[in-house]
Amino acid sequence: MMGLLNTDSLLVQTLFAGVLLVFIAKQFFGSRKMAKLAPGPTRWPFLGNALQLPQQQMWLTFSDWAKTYGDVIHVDVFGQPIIVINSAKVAKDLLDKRSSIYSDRPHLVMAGDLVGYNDPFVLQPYGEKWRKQRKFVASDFSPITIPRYYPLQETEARKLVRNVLANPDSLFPQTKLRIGTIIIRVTYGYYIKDENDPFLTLPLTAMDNFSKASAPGTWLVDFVPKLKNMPSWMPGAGFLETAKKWRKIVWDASWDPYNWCKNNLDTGETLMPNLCGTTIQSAEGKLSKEDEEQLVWAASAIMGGGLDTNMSTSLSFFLAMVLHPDVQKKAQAEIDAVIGRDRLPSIADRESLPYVRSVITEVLRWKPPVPLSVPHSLTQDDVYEGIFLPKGSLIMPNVWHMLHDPEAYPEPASFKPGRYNNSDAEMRKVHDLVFGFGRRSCPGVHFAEGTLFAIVSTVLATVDVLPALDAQGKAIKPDPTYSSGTITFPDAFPLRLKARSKQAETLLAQVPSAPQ
Ligand code: HEM
Repeated sequence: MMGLLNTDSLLVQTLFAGVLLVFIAKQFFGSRKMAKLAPGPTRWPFLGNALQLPQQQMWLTFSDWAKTYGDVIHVDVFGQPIIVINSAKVAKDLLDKRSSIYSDRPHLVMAGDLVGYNDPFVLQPYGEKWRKQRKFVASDFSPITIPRYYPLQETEARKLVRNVLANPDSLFPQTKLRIGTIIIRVTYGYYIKDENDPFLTLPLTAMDNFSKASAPGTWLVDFVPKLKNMPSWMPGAGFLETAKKWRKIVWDASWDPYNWCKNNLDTGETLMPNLCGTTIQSAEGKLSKEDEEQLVWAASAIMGGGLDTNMSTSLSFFLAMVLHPDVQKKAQAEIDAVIGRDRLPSIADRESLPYVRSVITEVLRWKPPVPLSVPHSLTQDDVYEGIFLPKGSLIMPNVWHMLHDPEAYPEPASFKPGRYNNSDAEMRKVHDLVFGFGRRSCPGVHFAEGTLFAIVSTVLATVDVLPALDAQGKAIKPDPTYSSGTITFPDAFPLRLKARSKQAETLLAQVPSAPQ
């Protein structure tokens, strides 16, 4: 009995030790090393997949690759792992549910360290400064606070329609001017005078430079970071001079309007409320130097986050209306039935116009303005359904692919607002993808939705959007071709606007001319 017991306990101990070892091994190595990298195209030594990445509309190539490699694809560019996610479920499982490790941004040497674009919080690493900036913005653009900006959004939407009605060729510059005016006004309390106003042109130049500074594969220093310390007189150091010039533009574009806002608070010239003015006033002179700096960068992120995205969506809406007169008629009929023709719609009418809301959602699905979203960065090794995701990977959600999945959206290339059956829950699924993920999701979403509704409903209530006519009087059908950047725009297209009635023209003419 004793012997048996001894033998038994030895056996039990050995078994227990074995199980423990396997458990420890699994904890430390198993889940990681036993998991495999996600599938992806064959990688070359050193280059990885650099030569396979297209320069144009990468989301379409990634979407094509999904047929071969599936929902999660591992791509390597000079040793930098990139995880492309082609499924809404996977994107949510990782970026929403595991957001504590998926909320960093990639580190860009040229655009970030040298030019300074990692100060505004769109590119800020996930940490204290990001948190502070996000808090400033979240409180000023919350669903409770934004109705105070409705009159401004509605007025600018009406000015947009009135001016494009007078000159249809001005569609692109007018859209930029009116949306830029809204953003600068709510951020600094400054009302843009015209398209040459430096408070508009400086941030626009800064945004253009950002595209150049962050263009993948353009700057050697992004691959060899030590080059940033080379003396500026050395041959090949021209990028340092460029970075210095661009840095000054970022600085002036961010600090000049802030200082204007602060210096004019007492004179009453600063239009209230606005993000910077309200924050300065509520601090009652106690805003620390550090907080002031974070407020300046938070404010400058608003322009970067809010201008091109809204502009792209508004232009896609005009394009969709030229191409789909049947949809336009149906949306106009809804407005006529609910609002009538004696007044213009306001943002407060949103609830009662579900088909108009569906048109906006369909524009966002049909041509998502940020097709690959903004990349996140993974801060520690992770494993998802047997796939190993290395620390430092760039995470690219292919939102375009998710919104063109024929299982979720039959005939995805067609423009069909009726597919949502006026259901807000269905529409929300689209917005949830278009405006990003987890802790980095767009803090301007509610404000953006207000601006879009103001523009779309004003257009539909007052004008017919029609194709331009050629010399023979034949309608020109525009080609819906798009640019390739992080934020994609329709290429210039001609159109015509025709007032729906004399009454509509009169209502548009009544727009207040004084800044709001
Ligand atoms: C149609 C309009 C808009 C679209 C489609 C859009 C989309 C996005 C997307 C996809 C992101 C990245 C989310 C992620 O990383 O997961 C983002 C971030 C951001 N957006 Fe928007 N946005 C729009 C309008 C706005 C507006 C009006 C503002 C400002 C009021 C704004 C401010 C920002 C900021 C500051 C960030 C950075 C957030 C962070 O890194 O924590 N956006 N937006």
